Amino acid sequence: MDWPIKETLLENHDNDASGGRAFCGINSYNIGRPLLQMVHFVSLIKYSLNCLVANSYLLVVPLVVKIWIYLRMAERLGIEPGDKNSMIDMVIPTGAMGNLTGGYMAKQLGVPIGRLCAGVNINDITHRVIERGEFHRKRIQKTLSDAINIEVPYNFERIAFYTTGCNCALILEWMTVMERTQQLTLEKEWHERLKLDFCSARVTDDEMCEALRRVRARLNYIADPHTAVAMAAAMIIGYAFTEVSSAEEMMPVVILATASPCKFQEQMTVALGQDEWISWKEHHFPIRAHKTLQTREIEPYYFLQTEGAS
Ligand SMILES: N[C@@H](CCOP(=O)(O)O)C(=O)O
Repeated sequence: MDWPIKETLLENHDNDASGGRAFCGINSYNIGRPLLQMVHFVSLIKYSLNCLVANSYLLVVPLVVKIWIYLRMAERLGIEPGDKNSMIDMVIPTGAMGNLTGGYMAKQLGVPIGRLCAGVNINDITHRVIERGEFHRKRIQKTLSDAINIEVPYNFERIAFYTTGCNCALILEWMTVMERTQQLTLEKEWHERLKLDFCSARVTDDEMCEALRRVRARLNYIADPHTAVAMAAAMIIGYAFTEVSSAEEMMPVVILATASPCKFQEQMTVALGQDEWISWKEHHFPIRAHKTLQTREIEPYYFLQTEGAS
């Protein structure tokens, strides 16, 4: 029953110029395997019991990932796990708010996460609701970080649920207003409550490309466009690359990488140039994704709309 875990752990990274860094090895009993097993079985149980609101179980993964990230950071920074005086902030590439919600759930469970910061592109409804309390639908615009082009993030409902102390009646009222008018403006009280836990920044394509180049030059790390949105957002919010002389001066922040450059040939080429893309593809392209590239594409199916059918 745990074949997906074995599949995940068996990935061969020998050709990967990252130096063979995988999530964890098949035989290693580090946190990776039990963690994946836990997520997998919890998902299976929830799925088979069919006792959850549609697709809520998908949030189990983002939730557990945030707990894992916190524990890894605490370990690296020498923080006592659970120490409320050493909060860790997170900047998250944000589209449908799934990862943001996972982070919020972890925080609700008591994980000492400080600010949850959403990095969004110019499709910025998440930024507008966090900064101004305006959850107003706007027409989508094309960007280079296109899988986070979201008009209305469906997970906002879940964030609002926790922000209001699980006030089902109020959330139903809000979502009804949203459905009817495509606009929901939060009252001052609720907006202020939201701002206690969240912050955000809106990032243009130019800023995203600039962040990608900067991180490449500074850290020798090649991010995907979504992660680069979060990196640019982090800089806008005020997290900077600076040398610190003591732990007290540190402002620990995690920037989540949620995608892979392998999905973004065109965008990576725009940001870094053709040579850089070719070099990345040669040395870092994930092996399994490579196999997908070589697989024959399935012919499209065509559907005809019958007149009068809805
Ligand atoms: N899944 C995205 C990341 C952001 O999505 P969200 O639903 O967690 O806001 C990606 O492909 O990078």
